Amino acid sequence: MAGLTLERIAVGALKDIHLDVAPGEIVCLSGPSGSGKSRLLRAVSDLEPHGGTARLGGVEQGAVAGHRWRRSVMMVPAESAWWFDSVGEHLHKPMPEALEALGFSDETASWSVSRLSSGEKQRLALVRTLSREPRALLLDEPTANLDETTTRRLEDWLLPLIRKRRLPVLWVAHGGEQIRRLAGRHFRIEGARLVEEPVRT
Ligand SMILES: Nc1ncnc2c1ncn2[C@@H]1O[C@H](COP(=O)(O)OP(=O)(O)OP(=O)(O)O)[C@@H](O)[C@H]1O
Repeated sequence: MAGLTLERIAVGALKDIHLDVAPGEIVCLSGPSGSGKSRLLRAVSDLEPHGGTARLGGVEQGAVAGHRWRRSVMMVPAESAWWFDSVGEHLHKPMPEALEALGFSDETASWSVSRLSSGEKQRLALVRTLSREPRALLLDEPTANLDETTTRRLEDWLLPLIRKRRLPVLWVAHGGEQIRRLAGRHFRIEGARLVEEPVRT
């Protein structure tokens, strides 16, 4: 699997952002509300105009069509959009193990999207993304709507999968405890730049 590289990314207040995320590495991003965490992920997934570029392995963002880039470098936004009636229609392939690991069952695929709670949507958006076999992941507070037990359950499912598939991951997170559990490295947004914070003190 390839690493993800950010080169001179500029979006909103953020300027000249350089970052290398190795295959299988989770880099956590934090910062105050409105500091630009989501916009940075959107720039890396090429969903928003920006300066600089990103690379996945040797391939530069601008060298492939936007939709193809986003099929490889997949963002899971804090609030996911759903376009079909049922959950299963959004899955690229059946994901029975993932559904079970996250507390769902095969039956969940037949659920109507309209009945989903915000926490269910958040977990199922991740399953949907993983069903498309991305090569890098950009996660915008994927556990924001989850209680502690469900958060741990999601981490226990997702972390081994990230290691096994050797996915480079940018993960926006707030809690210090969670960052300690997950992160290979942690950067806090401060004004226009990223400041590296110690992960374990
Ligand atoms: N398309 C846009 N054009 C101009 N400004 C924008 C645009 N999208 C977002 N912003 C602004 O950019 C700033 C950063 O937004 P962003 O959503 O990245 O914040 P965030 O760090 O993810 O915040 P939160 O933790 O509250 O989700 C905010 O002030 C927001 O209003």
